[in-house]
Amino acid sequence: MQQPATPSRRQVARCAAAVKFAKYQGLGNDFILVDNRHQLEPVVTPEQAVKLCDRNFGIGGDGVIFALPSENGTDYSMRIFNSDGSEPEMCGNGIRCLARFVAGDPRARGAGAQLVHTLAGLIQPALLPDGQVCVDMGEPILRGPDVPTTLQPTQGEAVVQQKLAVDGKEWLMTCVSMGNPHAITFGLADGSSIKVDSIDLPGIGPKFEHNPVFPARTNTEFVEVLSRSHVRMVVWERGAGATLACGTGACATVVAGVLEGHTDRSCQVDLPGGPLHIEWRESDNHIYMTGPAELVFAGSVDV
Ligand SMILES: N[C@H](CCC[C@H](N)C(=O)O)C(=O)O
Repeated sequence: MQQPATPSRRQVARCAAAVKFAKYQGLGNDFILVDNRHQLEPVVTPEQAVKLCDRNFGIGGDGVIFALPSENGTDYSMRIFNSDGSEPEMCGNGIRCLARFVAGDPRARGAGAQLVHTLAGLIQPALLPDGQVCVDMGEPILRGPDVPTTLQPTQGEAVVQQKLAVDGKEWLMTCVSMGNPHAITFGLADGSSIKVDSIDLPGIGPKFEHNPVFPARTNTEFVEVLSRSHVRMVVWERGAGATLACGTGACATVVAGVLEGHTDRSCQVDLPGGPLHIEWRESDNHIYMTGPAELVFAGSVDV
């Protein structure tokens, strides 16, 4: 029987490339981080990202995040592939992780502010002495291409409490973009409020995410108000499903909370993975998100 031809070194090289990565998590929203600053093109394709994010057959994660070469005088650029291979504009928990990863030392302290180019615009994370990261997330977008036309604001403000029928119920929605789309609900049209423990995320999340009213799909946040400065939130993420935390979602939640009159501009958002502090600063209209970002392990993987 003829033996199979031995693949040449070039053929083997084309078959698999070893990619160094670091696994980080921000309140349990976990990512595979890759230092890709040597070239513009991500070294992992969206299809490969899906495999790497698989929690049984891969490393496991909610997405793959790349530090890319700087653009327009920034320190670096960021891109992210969700675990379904789609590419969102921004990731709040992810940029906190990337800021510490790029700082070079998972125990990096107080390394000052970085300026990051993202599809959502310029974002400024700053490492704090206590190991947390405070991120200037820029301004919320209250009307934009990813805010549903039927839910577009009427008087220049965010659409507040528009009704949306999903799963036989009429939900009161406010849509806010952080560069990526978010649909936030505090309750139903019948006046009943949300109890996050009663939300069946796998059952209802996809019915919002893939609802035709959302031109770019959507992340959906279900919010329970504990006080004007404290809410609980669970999230069904676009392209990732139920995650333990969503940074952009927490920012959008506070904007919606202020616009609907539920919360103050400085608010703690409790997620299943832990709390984030969010401030929608009146002086500059920017949103500031503060929370942790931790290294889990580093490694190398063939893609
Ligand atoms: N799934 C999101 C991207 C990740 C956002 C989230 N993990 C965060 O921390 O902001 C989207 O498709 O818009």
